[in-house]
Amino acid sequence: MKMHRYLFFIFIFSQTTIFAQQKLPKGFSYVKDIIPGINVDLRYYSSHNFVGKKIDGYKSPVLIWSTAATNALKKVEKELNAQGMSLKVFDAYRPQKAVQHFKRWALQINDTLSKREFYPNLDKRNLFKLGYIASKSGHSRGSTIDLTIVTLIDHKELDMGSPFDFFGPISHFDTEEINATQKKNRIMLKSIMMKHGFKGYAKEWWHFTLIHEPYQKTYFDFDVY
Ligand SMILES: C[C@@H](N)C(=O)N[C@H](C)C(=O)O
Ligand SMILES: [Zn+2]
Repeated sequence: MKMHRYLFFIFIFSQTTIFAQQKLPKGFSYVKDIIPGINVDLRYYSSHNFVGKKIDGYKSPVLIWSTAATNALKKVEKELNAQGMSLKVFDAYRPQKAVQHFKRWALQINDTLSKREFYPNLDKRNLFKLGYIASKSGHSRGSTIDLTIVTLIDHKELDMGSPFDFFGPISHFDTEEINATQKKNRIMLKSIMMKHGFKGYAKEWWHFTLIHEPYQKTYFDFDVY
């Protein structure tokens, strides 16, 4: 009898788990299904981001991305693993409603909750103009990603000279404000991404887009869950 009850709960739990994930649009995948070992810290699902609050459209801490880009990233992860390193992703597919949230936030000048950590030297109204946030983002096309490298053993981030989403010249790939090790780490990340078909972004060392992205003109808005 007890066993039956146990099996019943296992069945209910597994069904709930299945129903908690959506059927993704064609050409999209859950990244963890393809790259199980990848590290994820989905910042816009949390309040640890430049807005200081959870962002619209991020309904669960799962990473969704185009299958084409994910397959290319799998090769990056494999190569890094062989060298005792791994990838850590901060954002991948981003619904357009999240971008709308960023836009509304940028106009609320009295809300400076996360200014000190993410944009201490800039006026938030200029973040779009300066290219740190896009109103039509590659992330919403499903093949752009924000990521860094961590050690395989203890998941420690390599020193890139500035943290993810720190908006300012020190995050520009070519800045002279960083030391030789930080420069070497940025070059390692960019080189391995380029080798597998991605291009970087001059103003943010962590931001990459698949060159042959499958959806070049479509800005998706389905939720992340
Ligand atoms: C907001 C930041 N993580 C980012 O992704 N910026 C680029 C420019 C974008 O919004 O596409
Ligand atoms: Zn980005």
